[in-house]
Amino acid sequence: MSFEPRSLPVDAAAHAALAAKGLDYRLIDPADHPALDGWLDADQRGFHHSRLRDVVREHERAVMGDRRLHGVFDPTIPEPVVPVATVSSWPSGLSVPGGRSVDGWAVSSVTVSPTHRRRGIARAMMEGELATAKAAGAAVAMLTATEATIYGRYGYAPAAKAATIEVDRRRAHWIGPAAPGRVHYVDPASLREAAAAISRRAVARVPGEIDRWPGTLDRMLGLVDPDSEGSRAVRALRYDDEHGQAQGFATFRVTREPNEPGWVEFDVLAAATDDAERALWRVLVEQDFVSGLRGRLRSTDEPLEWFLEDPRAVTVSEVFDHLWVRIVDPAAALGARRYGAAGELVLDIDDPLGYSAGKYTLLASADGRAVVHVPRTDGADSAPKRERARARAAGTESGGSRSASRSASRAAEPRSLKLDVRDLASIYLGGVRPSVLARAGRITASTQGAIELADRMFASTRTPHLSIWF
Ligand SMILES: CC(=O)SCCNC(=O)CCNC(=O)[C@H](O)C(C)(C)COP(=O)(O)OP(=O)(O)OC[C@H]1O[C@@H](n2cnc3c(N)ncnc32)[C@H](O)[C@@H]1OP(=O)(O)O
Repeated sequence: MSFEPRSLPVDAAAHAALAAKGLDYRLIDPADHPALDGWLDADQRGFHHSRLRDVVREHERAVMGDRRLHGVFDPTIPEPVVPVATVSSWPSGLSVPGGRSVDGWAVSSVTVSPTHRRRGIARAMMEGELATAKAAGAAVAMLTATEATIYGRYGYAPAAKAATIEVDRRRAHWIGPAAPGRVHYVDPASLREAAAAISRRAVARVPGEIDRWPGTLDRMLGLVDPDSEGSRAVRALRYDDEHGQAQGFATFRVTREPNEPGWVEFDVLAAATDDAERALWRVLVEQDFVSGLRGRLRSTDEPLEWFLEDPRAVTVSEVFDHLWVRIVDPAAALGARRYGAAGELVLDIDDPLGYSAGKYTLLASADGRAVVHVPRTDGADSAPKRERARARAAGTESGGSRSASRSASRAAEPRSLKLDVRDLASIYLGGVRPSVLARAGRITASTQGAIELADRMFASTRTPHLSIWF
């Protein structure tokens, strides 16, 4: 999605809601450094971070210059240049099953000063962001959350989990196959270009990952504040395949007390191939003079334990909801991913905020492609002729199999589900089976067999996962 983040006006409803409270909701011009610095200071304070050092402020100015920044200003406070609330957003791809990407709207930096909390400021900003996401042409909005109780009311729901993985070095005896290429230590700065190219390919392989921006790669490589203690500790590994092509990288640091073995704390393992993933894991876990390795924001479905003789060397903990998704355009969102099985499914979506409400017919062919019938707003039945729909389900448009055609045409009525927009977000990437949400009493089948079909259709080959905060 090509989009200039400040080309859309401030959302009028959010502006009016905040103006009624005596507050001014406006966009920050990143070229206006005093305004941008006030916004950055409010954002830091809102997340209980320290004041920015100059070198980090420079970095933040550059990163935020590419985003849409809103501040809420209270003219009655002693330092009115510092907003009492902040939010940032930008268009970004979100990886979906089938190695594809959907147009997303990333939302971050949501803070409200404790002096102005619980007056509806966050609600105005969040509703404004949804309207802007829709106006920008995004199919989904997405965020990572400090607390799991904030965003459900706006239609967001957990869509991809992350976990902490620890490996006990003494038990980590490698039995996995060797990779054909080699892993090298490299200067983190030398990875700047390769990291962007590798990350693009690594992100595309995993549903739930979002596009990386240059600033986040610089952070991973310790280049933002290179003289700081944390940055100087960063070590970088690169995997080159048997043809000498860079296919993966990892960064880590070893923390240790004097005369004690250390702990490998690793931040990033980005692999464009399975070989790269395996080779990097091996070097990370096979270090000497360390007690173990800890990786945060890892997948709940890592292959690691299958590489080791003793799978109990690996402990998975702190599993948590990490990526939150909000579907703002069901037809575009559902049409962007690939499906695990052919079928025709009617999704009767409830959405209190209106964006996604209605009955959508999802027609997936045997090759995983789908077309989505959008409900008409005039109430007339604009459903495609059943024959055409069946042809689509059979993959005629995309080369699907005849058996899919026969099974689709056997169905007398399409199978149908009732679900809330949040449940749609949770099943969207394949992170939870619809049958689990049915058992939880959240999704109901209007037609027999609908849940089972939804389980098969929404399945993802790869477990969704997001490995960064944003
Ligand atoms: C994507 C991100 O950036 S995640 C980061 C979120 N920000 C933080 O954690 C920083 C610290 N917290 C804050 O700055 C604020 O407390 C915020 C942003 C979470 C909430 O701001 P407020 O302006 O106080 O929220 P607001 O008054 O608009 O409340 C809206 C609704 O959310 C609820 N709510 C607000 N904060 C919370 C919370 N922390 N936990 C649960 N519910 C909350 C309110 O009760 C209200 O509910 P209702 O409208 O359904 O009755």
